[in-house]
Amino acid sequence: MFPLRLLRTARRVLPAKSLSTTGQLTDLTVDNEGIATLTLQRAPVNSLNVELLQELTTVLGQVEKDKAKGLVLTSASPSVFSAGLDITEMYNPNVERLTALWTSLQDLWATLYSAPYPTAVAINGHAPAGGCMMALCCEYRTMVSGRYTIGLNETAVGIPVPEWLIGTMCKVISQREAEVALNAGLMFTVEEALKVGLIDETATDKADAIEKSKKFIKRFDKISPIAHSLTKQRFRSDVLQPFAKNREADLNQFKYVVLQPEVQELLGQIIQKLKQKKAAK
Ligand SMILES: CC/C=C\C/C=C\C/C=C\CC/C=C/CC(=O)SCCNC(=O)CCNC(=O)[C@H](O)C(C)(C)COP(=O)(O)OP(=O)(O)OC[C@H]1O[C@@H](n2cnc3c(N)ncnc32)[C@H](O)[C@@H]1OP(=O)(O)O
Repeated sequence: MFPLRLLRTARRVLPAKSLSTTGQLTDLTVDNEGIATLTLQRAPVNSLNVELLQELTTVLGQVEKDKAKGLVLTSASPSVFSAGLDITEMYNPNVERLTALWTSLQDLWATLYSAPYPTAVAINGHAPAGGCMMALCCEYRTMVSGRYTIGLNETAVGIPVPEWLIGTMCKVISQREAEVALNAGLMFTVEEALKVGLIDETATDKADAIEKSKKFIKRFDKISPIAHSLTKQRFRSDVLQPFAKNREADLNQFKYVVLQPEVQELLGQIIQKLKQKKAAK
């Protein structure tokens, strides 16, 4: 049984910045209405390595402990929300580190997906794979208009999408749209994402996206935290419960898949392509 995470007392409205912390890879600020903004700041593209994944989970724990009114997730990059898992962590990996990578990703997903406070994301750039995963965990998605893409392209990088991530996607867009996109690793433009419901609204820029995200959080001002958190977790329990039972098998499958020679070859080609792209800029 997935442990229920309830906010048992009212959320506090804290003075501006009273919870603010700046880790190496993230920045957390709290405004004077008690809304926390967590900014990814692992340059250049917020790729998720073990350290960033662990720091994010720790900071989310802090947001919960300090009873912020809600959370807005965003990125410090001008064009990338997050490039997903750090591909270099999966290429020719040290197996202990690969285990830590997947375990940390599982922890982040479970913590963000079951967060007892309202969550929104201001997607201010590209959001492939793990970037899309973080956005899907939030209750509301605003994306800055532009030539950005969002989606779960795991199959395109040789990685099968785990059941818990399929379940997360199917809670947001229709199963049909999800199946077509995930089987082929398709990415959505901002307009396409809006049309299928992968994002809730577009924004003109990051400030607008954050403002819209905060407006969503304020919808809960008059809602009891226990009523909100329990209802949210009931909606999500059919994805959370099986995940909690299958964590070990999920980890073993991930390691098995990533260590396959053909997946290693594909990851090597992707790293090479990214390098060539940069050289051509
Ligand atoms: C049952 C379980 C079994 C199996 C389960 C397996 C998997 C589970 C699946 C899902 C769970 C969630 C996790 C999913 C896996 C992933 O996340 S895989 C990562 C997929 N990501 C991508 O394919 C994105 C690749 N990057 C890009 O497309 C572009 O970089 C991007 C559009 C994001 C930005 O473009 P741009 O602004 O032009 O920047 P550059 O391309 O020039 O890149 C700048 C530098 O950043 C480096 N880089 C880019 N992406 C990554 C990355 N993902 N990891 C590491 N490094 C990256 C790039 O090489 C440049 O580096 P340099 O400056 O040259 O050193």
